[in-house]
Amino acid sequence: KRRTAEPYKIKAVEPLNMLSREEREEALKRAGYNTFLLDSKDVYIDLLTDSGTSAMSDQQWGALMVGDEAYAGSKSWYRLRDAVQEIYGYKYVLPTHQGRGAENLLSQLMIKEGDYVPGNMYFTTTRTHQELNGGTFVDVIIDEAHDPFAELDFKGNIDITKLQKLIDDVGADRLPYVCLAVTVNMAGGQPVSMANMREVYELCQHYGISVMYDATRCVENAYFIKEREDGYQDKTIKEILKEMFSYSDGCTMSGKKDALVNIGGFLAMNDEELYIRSRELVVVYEGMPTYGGMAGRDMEAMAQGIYEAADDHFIEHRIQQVRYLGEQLINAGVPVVRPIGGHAIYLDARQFLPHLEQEQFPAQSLAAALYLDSGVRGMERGIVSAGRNKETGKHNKPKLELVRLTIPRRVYTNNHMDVVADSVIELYQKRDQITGLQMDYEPPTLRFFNARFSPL
Ligand SMILES: CC1=C(O)/C(=C\N=C(/Cc2ccccc2)C(=O)O)C(COP(=O)(O)O)=CN1
Repeated sequence: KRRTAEPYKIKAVEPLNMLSREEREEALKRAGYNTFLLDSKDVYIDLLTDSGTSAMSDQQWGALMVGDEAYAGSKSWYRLRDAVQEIYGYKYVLPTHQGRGAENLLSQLMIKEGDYVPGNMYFTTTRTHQELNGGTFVDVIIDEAHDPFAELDFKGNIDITKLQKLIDDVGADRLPYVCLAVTVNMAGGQPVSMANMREVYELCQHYGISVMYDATRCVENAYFIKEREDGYQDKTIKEILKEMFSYSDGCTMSGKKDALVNIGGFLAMNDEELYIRSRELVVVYEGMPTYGGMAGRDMEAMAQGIYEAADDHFIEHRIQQVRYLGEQLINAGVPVVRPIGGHAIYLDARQFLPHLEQEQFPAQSLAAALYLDSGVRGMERGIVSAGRNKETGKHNKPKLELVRLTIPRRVYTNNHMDVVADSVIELYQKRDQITGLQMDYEPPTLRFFNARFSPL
């Protein structure tokens, strides 16, 4: 099979800073051994997140110059609306400054005190907005999603039995909508099958329950359907996306991922009454229904990015690059979440560092050790991110104690992936030398952003 390359060439470059080990040690101490607190200038290969870190195309940069900054009725707004209608298929669109802007609007519009919001595993901001509006998140993902080594094609699927049980237990009128994330970030970027989306939608329509997608990484999801689900091999990504969204009533979207922009998002829906109510609310939180927290130039860039992200060549390379890194680690025996997800490699810090108790923060320790070794920045997705139980005040102790190596879109080459792989593999070979951490400062909420640690 002939080897392939990026479906783009480089037009501008951003020189990278290369610190010495001593300089990295200093930077790490200044950051309290928390990779979130590292300064970008001190990071060599930044795999903290794929959110807002994509490279824009020359078409997107060019679109900035024609942004229409009219306060109302902006030309750029119509371009964004048309892009969403064409690629996502929804009737109505509300622009927002980013994904959680849309989550705020949706949660306020649809959730009332005492409601339950079932979903395929939680995401921090999504669940927070649901809870702020009196809702209780209920995890209805299949059991295997919580097992880092269960190899399934569609590990993000909803367990229909769990969803049916919740409907029977609390009644359909207490379920304003099902929040179906495509892909599932916290399970390791795992996709949902088209069959499961169809089945969830049919069940919910029967009970009059809406289905709202978290479409943040929907293009990765579409690629996995094309690759793994019968009947989709010959479909284009655009065709698969259209069918995916036909099994929902609307979506929240973080443009910072699959719309290839550094800021932006939207809330979309088919129900006119919900649209009219959301149009009033967007004025309170995001601006006008025709700019929603973005400048005209941002809407132009996002419209163009929506089309580019749905390109078959773009997403094939994106997925293959994540796989290229993951396979090197798997071949070296490094414990990573399987199957390899759509946007990141998740190191299993518990298997990587079995000599550390979870209270010694294995994932945080591994992320710090990785940065010290090579200047590569990952994100802790374990006990620190899980926070404390509101009632007992004790640490929530998640089964998944992971370090996420998140690959930005169109930014790094496979040579960078090789540098990351070499560093992780060498750490794995010396893993018994990695010590745990103690938490010296714990902020009252969302501690993973600002907590500070020191080596035990
Ligand atoms: C599935 C999903 C997401 O992954 C997502 C954002 N992800 C992020 C950014 C993030 C947010 C909070 C804590 C740490 C990192 C990611 O690093 O993974 C949002 C919010 O979108 P937003 O950032 O545009 O507000 C909604 N759904």
